[in-house]
Amino acid sequence: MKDNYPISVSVEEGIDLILKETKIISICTESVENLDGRVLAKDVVSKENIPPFRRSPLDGYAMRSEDIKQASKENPVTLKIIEEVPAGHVATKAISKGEAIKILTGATIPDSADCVIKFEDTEFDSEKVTVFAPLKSGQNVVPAGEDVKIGDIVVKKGTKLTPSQVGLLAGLGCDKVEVYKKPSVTLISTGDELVEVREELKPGKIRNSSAYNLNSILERSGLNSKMYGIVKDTTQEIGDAIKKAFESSDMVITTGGVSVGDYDKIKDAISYIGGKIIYWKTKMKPGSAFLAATYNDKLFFGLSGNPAAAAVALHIVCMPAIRKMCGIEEYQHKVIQVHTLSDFKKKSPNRRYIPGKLVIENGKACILTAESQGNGMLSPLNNCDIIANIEAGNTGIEKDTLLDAVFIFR
Ligand SMILES: Nc1nc2c(c(=O)[nH]1)N[C@H]1C(S)=C(S)[C@@H](COP(=O)(O)OP(=O)(O)OC[C@H]3O[C@@H](n4cnc5c(N)ncnc54)[C@H](O)[C@@H]3O)O[C@H]1N2
Ligand code: MOO
Repeated sequence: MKDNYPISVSVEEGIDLILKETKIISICTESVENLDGRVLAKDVVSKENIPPFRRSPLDGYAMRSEDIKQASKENPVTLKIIEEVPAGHVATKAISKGEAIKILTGATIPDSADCVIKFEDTEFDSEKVTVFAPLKSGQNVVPAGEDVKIGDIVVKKGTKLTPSQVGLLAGLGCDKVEVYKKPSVTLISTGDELVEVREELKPGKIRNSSAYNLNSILERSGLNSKMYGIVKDTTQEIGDAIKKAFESSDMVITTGGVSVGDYDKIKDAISYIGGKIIYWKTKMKPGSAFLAATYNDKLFFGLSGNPAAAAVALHIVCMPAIRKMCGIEEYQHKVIQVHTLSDFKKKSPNRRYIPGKLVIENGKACILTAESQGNGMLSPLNNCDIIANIEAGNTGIEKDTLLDAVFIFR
């Protein structure tokens, strides 16, 4: 029977096909202490000014600029200190002609003053202050709402919150905030050759490293990720494991068994449990061995057994959908251009992805890559923050070639 799903699609087509099937997770409320990295589900509009009042940025004296407009070294002006206002307090008296108020950093500037002079620029004792130069009206006055004004959209819906945004929300008194729930994901490792971390390594066996790498990527990407463990290469065992994992997860990801070998059972397992295949295989290297499907409207990804291929496919093909699922508005890749720092002589019949580190060399954004790259190797991914790509059909590139790259872990 002819397969009725697309096979071997371009990266862009693959991303689009998956995005069409991607649904955003529901909303919950989170306390301000736990907001870092969470995705805002509603615009936050400020009901308050930050700062709430006109405040002094210095320790000094608040006064009327008009009283000191003739002040100079030769003709200093002396003002009477009528009160002292520390931070957290407000003046009880109004400044009249020839008067000043001693003010401390962060204190409210009284309405009767329109400028503040720092104490180093004056001569003073407890009763009077002498000024040697004029100040402009508004000088050293921090206006109310300098940071945030009433009615400002402080953070937009769909933003993955940064530390400073968490600080701003706290400054506005938002103790509970509506965010999207973290999607949950279960990782299933398939392969008769696999053994777990603490098991003995017998001949022909290999330790399950890939699940730990992918689990860390998913946790960093804002999901609640868990590892199911190793499942043997049979359609039924894999299918049952996927079905069970979906009972407690919004998304399931498997590794291995997704190429063309006799033991590549993932496609069969998806059909066995009644899932719907979105497509099989992406035109890319590494990571071509790939299956996208849905089960009860939830996303399923079958990643390559090769650890680097699995990680690259997860970052490049799955991450836009994962970001959308998390509620992130800007879920598409952010692309930058980087120069290569070495020749790359391999041919690229399909689009080739190369992980690397963004570095600046002679003022140019460059990609620093590991010398040897292999689909089964995890070490070239160490310290990577970008993945560059070489277009299909390329027969090799020279040092200083400009390539498109996408940020990972953003
Ligand atoms: N005749 C063909 N053979 C292969 C093709 C092809 O087109 N024709 N594609 C190759 C490519 S490319 C890849 S990638 C692999 C992908 O195959 P699978 O996704 O089915 O992966 P496996 O065969 O199960 O495993 C590949 C490799 O990775 C090791 N592995 C698997 N799981 C883990 C894990 N959790 N931790 C660490 N290492 C793991 C596994 O032992 C294998 O060495 O197929 C090619 N073959
Ligand atoms: O399909 Mo493999 O995943 O290209 O390296």
